[in-house]
Amino acid sequence: MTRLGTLYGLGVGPGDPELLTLKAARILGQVDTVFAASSSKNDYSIAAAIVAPHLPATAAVTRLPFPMTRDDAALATAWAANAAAMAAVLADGRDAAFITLGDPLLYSTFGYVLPLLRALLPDLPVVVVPGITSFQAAAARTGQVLVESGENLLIASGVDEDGRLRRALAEADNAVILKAYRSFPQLRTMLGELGLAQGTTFVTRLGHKGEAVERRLDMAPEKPHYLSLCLIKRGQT
Ligand SMILES: C[C@@]1(CC(=O)O)C2=NC(=C\c3[nH]c(c(CCC(=O)O)c3CC(=O)O)Cc3[nH]c(c(CC(=O)O)c3CCC(=O)O)/C=C3\N/C(=C\2)[C@@H](CCC(=O)O)[C@]3(C)CC(=O)O)/[C@H]1CCC(=O)O
Ligand SMILES: C[S@@+](CC[C@H](N)C(=O)[O-])C[C@H]1O[C@@H](n2cnc3c(N)ncnc32)[C@H](O)[C@@H]1O
Repeated sequence: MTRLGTLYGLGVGPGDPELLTLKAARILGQVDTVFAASSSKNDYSIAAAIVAPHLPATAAVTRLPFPMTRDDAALATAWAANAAAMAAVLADGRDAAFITLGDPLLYSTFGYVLPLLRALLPDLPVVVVPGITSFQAAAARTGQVLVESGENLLIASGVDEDGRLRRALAEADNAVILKAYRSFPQLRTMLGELGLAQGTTFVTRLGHKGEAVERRLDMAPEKPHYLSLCLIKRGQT
């Protein structure tokens, strides 16, 4: 029986190719195949663009289309097809890297294909290489202390439809809100009502064309780009 290849889940950081780990860069140079998740709504992989300077000239990136929708049936179909495409390579004994924006275990497509692959290939060797998350890089960019001493840090999604985010923010010392693009006007109003507007920094497209940091929440765009987040520190006036 052919030995299974190894699957590497590689975090590539939020944008700046220098924020890739040495380990991820080394593995990119060694694997047989590089898979990149990309939105099936466009023809582009952000993660593939980030790793481009680190890829050997001969390496090709295979894009796996993810629908980027909340339609469960469409998601299940795409995840199954993508897992099958990866399994075919790994079952043939070839090593493969799955590259993903930021960290592969934080709001990541990798988190959806991994259990499917484990079901298809129970003995699959998997190595996950952490990536610098968007909010860590945003804190570094703005020089903001995320959390200290006995404080807690909430990591939340701005895609919130049942009031859970408001309740969590009311309790949190500090917070980061990813996916801040969606319903941003409502998010902005809520942060104002909770007394958190002054302590919020809006960061968009970090490490990409169009990068911007906005310390005044009222100056942030009504319809931000998908790559937007908020850093929130309680007690700022
Ligand atoms: C439904 C929706 C809401 C939501 O975020 O929950 C959603 N993505 C939306 C939009 C969107 N996403 C992306 C763009 C292109 C931006 C551009 O290109 O400029 C756009 C904008 C667009 O398409 O218009 C790119 C992207 N998305 C993820 C990564 C990281 C990665 O690779 O893993 C990358 C970088 C990939 C790369 O490297 O290129 C990851 C995730 N996105 C998911 C869902 C989950 C997987 C769903 C699946 O399996 O299909 C997951 C894992 C998050 C999770 O589940 O936590 C929302 C629908 C619109 C809406 O309703 O508002
Ligand atoms: C699907 S999550 C991916 C998170 C990623 N795995 C990480 O470790 O940061 C996408 C969200 O991450 C944030 N994000 C990712 N890259 C970003 C960037 N370069 N600039 C600003 N926000 C970013 C945004 O909030 C975006 O909506």
